[in-house]
This record gives sequence, C-alpha cells and structure tokens, in this order.
Amino acid sequence: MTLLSVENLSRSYGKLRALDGVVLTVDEGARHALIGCNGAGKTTLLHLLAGTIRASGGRIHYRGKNITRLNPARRARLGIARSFQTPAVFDSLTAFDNLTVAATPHLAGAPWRLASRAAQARDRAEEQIELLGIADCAPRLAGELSHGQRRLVEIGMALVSRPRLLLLDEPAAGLTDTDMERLLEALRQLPTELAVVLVEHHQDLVTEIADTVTVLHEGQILAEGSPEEIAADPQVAEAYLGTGVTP
Ligand SMILES: Nc1ncnc2c1ncn2[C@@H]1O[C@H](COP(=O)(O)OP(=O)(O)OP(=O)(O)O)[C@@H](O)[C@H]1O
Repeated sequence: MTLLSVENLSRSYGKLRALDGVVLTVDEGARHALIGCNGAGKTTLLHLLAGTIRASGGRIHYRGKNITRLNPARRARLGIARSFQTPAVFDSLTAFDNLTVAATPHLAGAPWRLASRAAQARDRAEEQIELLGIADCAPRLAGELSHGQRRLVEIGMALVSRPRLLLLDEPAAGLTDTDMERLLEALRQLPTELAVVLVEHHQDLVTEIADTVTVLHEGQILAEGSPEEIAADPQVAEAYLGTGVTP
C-alpha cells in the first residue's frame, strides 16, 4: 500500500533547479534508497520530505493527505521522522536521556500527568536501546560517544516517536567498519511495517538494505529499480563515469 507519493516535485535555488519534476512512490514498509553523484539533489529531496525546506513546485502526499505545505513538526506528528548527515544529539545528556527527551512530545495522555509521561518515555527509550543494541552507550554522555554510536543514538531518537516513515541522510558516512556492522544490524532489526527512505553513498549498505533504488542525476530521476537492476544499468554507470565512484 502506498505510504508516500511525490508528484512533479521541484526546488530551485535562484536559477539552479536542485530538484526538477521528481515523481516517487514509497510503499508501507519499503526500504528505498536515493543515490546519485554529489549535487544530484538527494539531500534536497530528503529536506522536502521532512518539510525543512519548501517545494518550488509539485506535491507530496502522505497516507493520502497533501502535506506539501505542512511544517516539520506537523509532519513529525503524522509519523515522519528523520536523521541528519551530522548526528543531532544533546552532547551533555546521556544516550538514554537523549532518547527519553525525544520520546516525550510523542506520548499520549494529558500533559499535566508528568510522572506517567516520564515513565512512558523511559520505557520507550529502554525498548529502543534494546532493539538497537546500544545498551553499552545508554549511561554515557552522548558527547563522549564515537561518531557511529552517536549515529545510532540519533536513529533511536527518531524511532522512539514510533514513526511510519524514517528518513535517513547518509547514515553510514564516516563510520568505522565496526560501527558500520552495528548500523547494518540495527537497520536489519527495524520494524517491517516502517518505511525507510535513505540517502546513501555506501554501496554495500544500499545493496544489503534497499529493495528499491532511485538514482538522481542533476535534479532529475535517471533510473529506478532493484539494487541489482541499478547496478547493471548502463545509463547509471555512464552518469557516474568520471566521478571515480561506482553506483
Ligand atoms: N541552500 C542552498 N543554496 C543554494 N544551493 C543549494 C543549497 N542547497 C543545495 N544547493 C545546491 O543544490 C544542488 C543539490 O544539492 P543536494 O545537497 O541536494 O545534493 P546531494 O545529491 O545531496 O549531494 P551530496 O551527495 O554532495 O550531499 C547542488 O548543486 C547544491 O549546490
């Protein structure tokens, strides 16, 4: 079933068409990767889906509702969560407290029932820490964690809201091999009903995680298919030629 559909989406910066007439469908529970050379428009598309920038044209529908003009907070309340290229965590809080803080705005119940909400937030944080396999990080200050651990904490912060759509911007960027293995394991454990859209340069991660890959080139969709189809697509290879990168 379709969760997200993007029609003719465009974004300009002055005269530059960073994104130009993009059409995209993401099903419930999909694992959808966005790839492309530097400057292809991947992060722009992710920002547009999260609502952190406005579209110059086109529409975004999420669960049948037109969300094109909704701000990020309203999209978050509808179940759209995201991570950033540089992990956005509170350095002076423990990993556990980061997740607890992130869970709090998403809890049901009257805002004045503070004790009950705090307990719920801690339960959610605990559950997520367990699922992501980061119990060793939980009592430590986020500022003292490795880049890869901070990345997992940030993904945990997105997941405690129990989203239906998770947007990940280059989750593997700058990770060591060990952290990469932890990230892959965490992504494999994500709930099957959760849809994930990820921007990623790391080919192994895309092949392992994605069921659909969309290739962006100069703001437009160049190709879409399974990771195997994309790897065999001569147009895609051509687009990457001269960049020193293979898809
Ligand atoms: N705030 C901005 N102001 C002006 N131009 C921008 C802005 N943000 C992005 N661009 C331009 O829009 C185009 C698409 O950028 P975007 O960051 O979406 O590409 P990308 O595919 O994510 O690249 P990368 O892999 O390097 O992160 C680029 O030419 C970029 O320079």
